[in-house]
Amino acid sequence: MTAILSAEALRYAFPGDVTALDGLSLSVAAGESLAILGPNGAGKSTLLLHLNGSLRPQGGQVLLGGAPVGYSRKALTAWRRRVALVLQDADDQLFAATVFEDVSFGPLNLGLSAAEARARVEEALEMLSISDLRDRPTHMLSGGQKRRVAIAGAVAMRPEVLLLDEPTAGLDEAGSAQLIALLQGLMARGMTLVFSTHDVELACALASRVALFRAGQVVGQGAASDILSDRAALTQVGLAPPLLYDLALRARDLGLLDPTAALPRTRAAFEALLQGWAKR
Ligand SMILES: Nc1ncnc2c1ncn2[C@@H]1O[C@H](COP(=O)(O)OP(=O)(O)OP(=O)(O)O)[C@@H](O)[C@H]1O
Repeated sequence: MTAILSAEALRYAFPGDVTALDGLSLSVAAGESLAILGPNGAGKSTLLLHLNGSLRPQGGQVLLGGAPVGYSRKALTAWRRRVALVLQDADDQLFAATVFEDVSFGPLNLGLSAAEARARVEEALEMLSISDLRDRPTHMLSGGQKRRVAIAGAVAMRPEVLLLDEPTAGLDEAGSAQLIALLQGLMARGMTLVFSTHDVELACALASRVALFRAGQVVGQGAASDILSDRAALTQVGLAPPLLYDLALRARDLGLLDPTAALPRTRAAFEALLQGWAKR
């Protein structure tokens, strides 16, 4: 595995001696979609803030493309061009008057020509399906629209890695489904994603790999299909398998499903299983 971004033995405590990262190590491979999965307070947001240099570790180090990162202004600017972070609350991220201006901010700051910046903005708006919102005031958008504008602003930088903190938090079912489809589209274009969540269904829909977090440490990691169907591993972080896996595991326990058969990850795959059982 070629690590594009990695954390080695990171330690970080907030004032008051609140340990957020407790010797945490993790690598991100190019082209993968990594879910940082764990309960509230496990250290997920703190890790993401370290992965784009917004926080500096008190112990350990972050490596980008295999080399330790620097924290000078110049080094941080170069780093954030390659690794973009989308915050959980879009209101913390959006500040320009209109959607177009907001998404333009990053590309213009890169020193690109107006024409090149515009092309990148158009592309990002298109990728997030918000071209029609381009002239709208950012403060008059819905939560889901704001989230997409914030992601477009990050995508317009053409980063190598996109970090997303709880990308579907606060969205309704339709808004979540739409955002998941858009993020799947970014993955299909080869974007490397790292996202934090406590939602096993989101991890199931979007992750190729999952790292389980608890108390500032990684307590398990592996292919999404392995981790998300591992009841014991999920239980140690207070979670249970996603619904489809849970039902399929139950079917396996009842002898309905061959123990070596792959578990269904989508509704369509589960439906195919049901059709097979109906024919028996
Ligand atoms: N600004 C802060 N000041 C003090 N303590 C903080 C601060 N931010 C986070 N913490 C603490 O650090 C620990 C890790 O928090 P973090 O936000 O990284 O967890 P998380 O896994 O992202 O949680 P959530 O799912 O609730 O967003 C928690 O104990 C939290 O209370």
